[in-house]
Amino acid sequence: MLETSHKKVQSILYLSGVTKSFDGFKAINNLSLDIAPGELRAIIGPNGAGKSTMMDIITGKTKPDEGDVKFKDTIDLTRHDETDIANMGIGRKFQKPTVIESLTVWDNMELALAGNRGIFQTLFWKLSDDKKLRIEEIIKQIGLAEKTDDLAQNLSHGQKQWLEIGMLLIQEPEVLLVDEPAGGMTDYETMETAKLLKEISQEHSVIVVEHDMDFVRALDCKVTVLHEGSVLAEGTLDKVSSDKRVVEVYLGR
Ligand SMILES: Nc1ncnc2c1ncn2[C@@H]1O[C@H](COP(=O)(O)OP(=O)(O)OP(=O)(O)O)[C@@H](O)[C@H]1O
Repeated sequence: MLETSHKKVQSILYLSGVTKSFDGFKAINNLSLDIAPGELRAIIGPNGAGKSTMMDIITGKTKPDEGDVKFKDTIDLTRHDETDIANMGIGRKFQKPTVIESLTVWDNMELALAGNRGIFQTLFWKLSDDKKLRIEEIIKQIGLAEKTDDLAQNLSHGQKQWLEIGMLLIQEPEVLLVDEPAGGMTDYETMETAKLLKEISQEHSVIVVEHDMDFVRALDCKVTVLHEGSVLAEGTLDKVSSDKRVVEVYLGR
């Protein structure tokens, strides 16, 4: 029956028994993680817990020594490289914004949409009305409608982070991995970012690594605490915050 070929995806990302050592040190140690389609998940944990390495494994930057890393239940991500994985719809936003400062907000978006077309092709590439509309919608969603024609260099740090999120969104990823977006933001920007990511998670799965607990609280989502490369606790922020082991290794510090 049709149902089998269109079976509902259970896990957008599924990691099981994942291990990665660097010079004999297990940065990731028997890690398991299950993210549902459309889920917003926060990942917290002390420095060196393995958060970045986990993101590197999902995006194909680092190959695990052991374990399963699956996208949409069946796609084995360990068999694909970084470019393939990005093209499959797993987008990553690093901590430092990488927008092009000398271009306007609009041009940065257009360039992101052009993706890996070469510069020459991009110059002669005409945007369809649909795409223009989509860029406009996203610029509005990231709160930069009034800054559309401003150079990126004139944006605040927070606005640059939003632009970069927009540049990922225009590529229509299924999963967004976001690394410490609140770092260096004002309180207002931090809360706006939480709102934006919550909104985005209505249409995409979003995984956010963050240290700022006010921000994590505002995300109001399931939290995974990593410690020494494995999951130490998982649940609501209230639940993990009352876990003695979490307080001991992280929150109490
Ligand atoms: N390429 C590498 N070579 C050697 N050791 C590495 C490498 N990448 C990560 N590590 C080590 O693995 C451990 C986990 O690092 P990782 O950066 O994943 O932690 P993290 O939770 O992201 O920390 P932070 O919160 O400080 O960003 C650390 O002890 C780190 O020194």
